[in-house]
Amino acid sequence: MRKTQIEVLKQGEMDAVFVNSILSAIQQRNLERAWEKPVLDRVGLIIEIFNAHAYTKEAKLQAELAAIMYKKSRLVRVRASDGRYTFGTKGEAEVVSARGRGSGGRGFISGAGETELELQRRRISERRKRLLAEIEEVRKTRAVQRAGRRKQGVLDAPGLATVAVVGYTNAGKSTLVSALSDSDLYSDDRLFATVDPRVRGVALPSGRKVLLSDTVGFISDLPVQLIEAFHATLEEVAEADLLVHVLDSSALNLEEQREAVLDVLRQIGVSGKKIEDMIEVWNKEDKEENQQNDDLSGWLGSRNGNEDEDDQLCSSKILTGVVDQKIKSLNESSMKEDGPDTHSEFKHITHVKTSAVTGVGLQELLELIDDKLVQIDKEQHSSQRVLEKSGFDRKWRPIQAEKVGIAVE
Ligand SMILES: Nc1nc2c(ncn2[C@@H]2O[C@H](COP(=O)(O)OP(=O)(O)OP(=O)(O)O)[C@@H](O)[C@H]2O)c(=O)[nH]1
Ligand SMILES: [Mg+2]
Repeated sequence: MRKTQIEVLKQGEMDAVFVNSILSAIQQRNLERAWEKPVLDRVGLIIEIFNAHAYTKEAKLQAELAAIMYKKSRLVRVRASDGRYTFGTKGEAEVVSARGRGSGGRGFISGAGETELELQRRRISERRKRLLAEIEEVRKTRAVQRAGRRKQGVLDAPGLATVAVVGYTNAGKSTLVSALSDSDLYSDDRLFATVDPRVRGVALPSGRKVLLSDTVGFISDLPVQLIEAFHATLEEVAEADLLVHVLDSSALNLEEQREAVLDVLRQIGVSGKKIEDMIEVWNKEDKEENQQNDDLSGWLGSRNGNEDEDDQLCSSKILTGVVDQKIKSLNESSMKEDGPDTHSEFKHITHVKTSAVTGVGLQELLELIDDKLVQIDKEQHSSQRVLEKSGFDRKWRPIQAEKVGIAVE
């Protein structure tokens, strides 16, 4: 870190210091020493929040995997003030475990055994393996459930399609899914209120039933550890028939949020066609346009990418792992002032303005989902027909030797 700015909110009550950049393990250790408080960088904070909001077994497994992978990357030895190498957050002296004594190192006498660092690394690797195996089980169960839903769809023609509601964290996804499905999903004005995908049945204006799936919120530069750990959950999104992208139209860094979501979708393997077919929902239209966005999500997104020039530091009170404190950026001047509709490049995207709170635009959104699914069905049928036709052709035509690379004498 070169230049740093520190904003300390309610220092007396502060349990941890949050730094909005990705710190190296050494930087983190030095700051913890200087401030005598745990320091969380961007990745650590996000993992902390995921952990706090994980209620189902699946979400807990995924959050733990992300946490241990993060912990592994933080395992360092540093030289303490007395010149000795120390280890651990409080700087405990390095210890030697019984494992490997006599067999490790170079011979019996010089065998250093296993250092605390190695021991921790081994424990993490073992735990990681177990977690991955358990997550794989979850993934399989999800695949079976999805197949079951599809099968049910075939029986209940015209089909039980899945519509995944995606978007930046705090955009209003859960509120929207609740409003559309007359059910109550947990929503809150905090980051990552939802970390488990929840599926709700909704009847469209045509009478067709679909499954709406509320998903985990995305964020700029979603840490790789989280994408990997939450693969099973994110698979729901990649496998959905249609995506509905919810945007908080009052967010000042709206373009950045949109891009961050598109980036994550690409990273998890969503096809370009599915992204093109996506419906955009410009939510929170009841809120005053371009109002100051004091959400932590906005702050995180807006500062993103400036770490080199001006590492932004701020603090947050962490209560039982949940960030309840809103953090304000020192300067939000770089925020865009335009609303979503002023960006001509996105004008071609099917969109609807909604308020999940007042209900404005919800009927229109359901109609759009209906229309899009009809369009997708048609496209699928026609590509199916093309496939069947080409299958028929292949059946009856003799193989042309030159096409399959057979040498002809
Ligand atoms: N004014 C207004 N507030 C909304 C609207 N939709 C959602 N909110 C509020 O925005 C906050 C976040 O809503 P959530 O539904 O939890 O957002 P989310 O996208 O599910 O968030 P994560 O699960 O954290 O990704 C809550 O305080 C909601 O009450 C809206 O249309 N208008
Ligand atoms: Mg949610």
